[in-house]
Amino acid sequence: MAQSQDNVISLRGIVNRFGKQVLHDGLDLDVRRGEVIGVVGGSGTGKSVLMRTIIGLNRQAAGTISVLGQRMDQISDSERTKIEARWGVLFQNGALFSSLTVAENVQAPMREHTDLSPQLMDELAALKIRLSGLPAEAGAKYPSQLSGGMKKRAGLARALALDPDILFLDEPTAGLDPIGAAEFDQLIRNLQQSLGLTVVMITHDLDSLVAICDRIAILIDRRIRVGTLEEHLKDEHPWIREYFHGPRARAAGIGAR
Ligand SMILES: Nc1ncnc2c1ncn2[C@@H]1O[C@H](COP(=O)(O)OP(=O)(O)OP(=O)(O)O)[C@@H](O)[C@H]1O
Repeated sequence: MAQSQDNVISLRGIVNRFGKQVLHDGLDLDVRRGEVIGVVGGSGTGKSVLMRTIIGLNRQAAGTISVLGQRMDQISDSERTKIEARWGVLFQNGALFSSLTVAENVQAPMREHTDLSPQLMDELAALKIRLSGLPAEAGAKYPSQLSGGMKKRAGLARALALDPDILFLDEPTAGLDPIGAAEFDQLIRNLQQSLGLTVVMITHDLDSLVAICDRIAILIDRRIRVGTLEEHLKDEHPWIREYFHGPRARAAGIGAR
């Protein structure tokens, strides 16, 4: 398969297995520059493992990964560090450092990847905190003092710390009430458009898929099927039919499209 310049991520022939359990068996995926791509699939199909594989926290058994035009297995450690600075990750539980304030959490990637002055880091952290929809005073708080929704926003602020090109989100709206989830979706969409981000978002949330995803990648039968919602609606695979035509889909207004 050809790899276009406009693909910020290209996976070819990815195999992931744990013991006898084969999660991905020759999976291909291209993520286009500037799109929001939703990753869905049944429980245990390896959505999180796939994200961890792309960002190098899990080593695939076979296959290749290219990010921003670089083959991740063919670059030096210092080139890898540079690429890592161009993506931000919001993990499912926020993964904030509990002993650091929100501002210090946001500054953690800056300390790791830059030599900015403390004053500049303070100003940048305040900016990212505001961008993520948190009040300025949240910067001085510790994660334990924040609500679930605020923790997600703090995690988002940290993911944006280095002005990334790519944002990885693992179930960003899980645990939020419907209004909080819709607000978070809108925030992601606004940031994606204003900052020109490419977003890879694992989600179970059909509302999010409809609201903000340009394309949807479905993990199924150990591979991936990518398309628009309209294209998936025509897919006859039983899991996909059930997913997009079931009661939850109707509640999200999908049947009406
Ligand atoms: N490091 C590991 N060692 C062994 N097994 C693992 C490891 N990481 C993940 N798994 C297994 O791989 C499977 C897929 O895990 P993963 O968390 O990616 O699923 P998921 O699609 O994100 O599921 P969910 O929607 O339930 O969050 C699970 O059965 C999990 O137990």
